[in-house]
Amino acid sequence: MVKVIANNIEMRFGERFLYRFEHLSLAQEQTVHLQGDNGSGKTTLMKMFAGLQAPSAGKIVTQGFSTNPWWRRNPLLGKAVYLHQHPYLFDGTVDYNLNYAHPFCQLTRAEIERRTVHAIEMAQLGSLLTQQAASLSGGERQRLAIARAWIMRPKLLMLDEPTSNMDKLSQQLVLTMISDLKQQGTGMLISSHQNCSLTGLCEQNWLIHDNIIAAGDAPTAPSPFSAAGQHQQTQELNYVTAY
Ligand SMILES: Nc1ncnc2c1ncn2[C@@H]1O[C@H](COP(=O)(O)OP(=O)(O)OP(=O)(O)O)[C@@H](O)[C@H]1O
Repeated sequence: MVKVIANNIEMRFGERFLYRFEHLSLAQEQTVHLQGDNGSGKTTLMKMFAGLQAPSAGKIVTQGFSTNPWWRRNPLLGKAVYLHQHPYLFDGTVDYNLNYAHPFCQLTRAEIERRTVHAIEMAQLGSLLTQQAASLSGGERQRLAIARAWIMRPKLLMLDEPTSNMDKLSQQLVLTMISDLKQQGTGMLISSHQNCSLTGLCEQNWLIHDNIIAAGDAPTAPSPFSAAGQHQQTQELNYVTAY
C-alpha cells in the first residue's frame, strides 16, 4: 500500500503564511475532497503531496513506493501524479499526447494498448485524435489530461479543480474515469471550491480555513451519478491541527 505522510508541516512564501498542521496522510484507496477559498493554498498542498513543492518546515515521507533511481532526488517525483487545473499538454496531436506517457507506465505493452483504446472511448476523444492539442477547448484539454492519467493508473492522483469550466457531458465523462480509477485503488486528492460532480466520490474532507487544515469525514452523499449528486456539506469537521 502506497502512502504519503506529512508531519509537522508549515508552509509560507516569504511573508505570506499559508498554514501549519501536525499530520495529514494520503494513501491508495483513499479519496479526499480538498476545499478552501482562493489563495488558501490548495494547489500548494497538492504539489507538496506530489513531491513538486517542499514545505517551509516539517517532513513528508513515503511508504510503499519502489526504490528511487539514483538520479531522482525526490522519492515522490513521477510516482504521485499532479494534474493542474490548466493541464500541460505537449506540442503535437491528441494521439501523441495520449501515447507520450507510455514509456513511463509500469504496465505491459498489451495492457497499455488496451487501456489507451478504453481511455479514448471513455473520454470521447476518438474524433479528436489527429487534432493539435493546443487547439482543444478547456474542457477537452482536461478530458485529455485525465484520460492520459487514467492510462497510467497512478497509485496517487492529485486533481486540481478538475471540473472547472466543464459542461455536463465532460463532467460525466471525467466522473466515469475517476470512479474507475478509484475502483482500481488509486488514492485521490480532489480540490474544488464547492461540491462538484466528483466530490460525491470522496469519503474524507480536508478544509483549509484560517491557516489550519481541518480533516473529517465527508457527508454521506447520494450517488454522484444521480442528478442530486451535488450535496451540501453539513457534517462537523474534526480539527487535527493544534497551533
Ligand atoms: N511559488 C510561489 N511563490 C510565491 N507565492 C506563491 C507561490 N505559489 C503560490 N503562492 C501564493 O500562495 C498562496 C496560495 O496559492 P495556491 O495556488 O496554493 O492557492 P489555491 O488555494 O490553490 O488558490 P485557487 O483556489 O485560487 O487556485 C497564494 O497567495 C499564492 O499567490
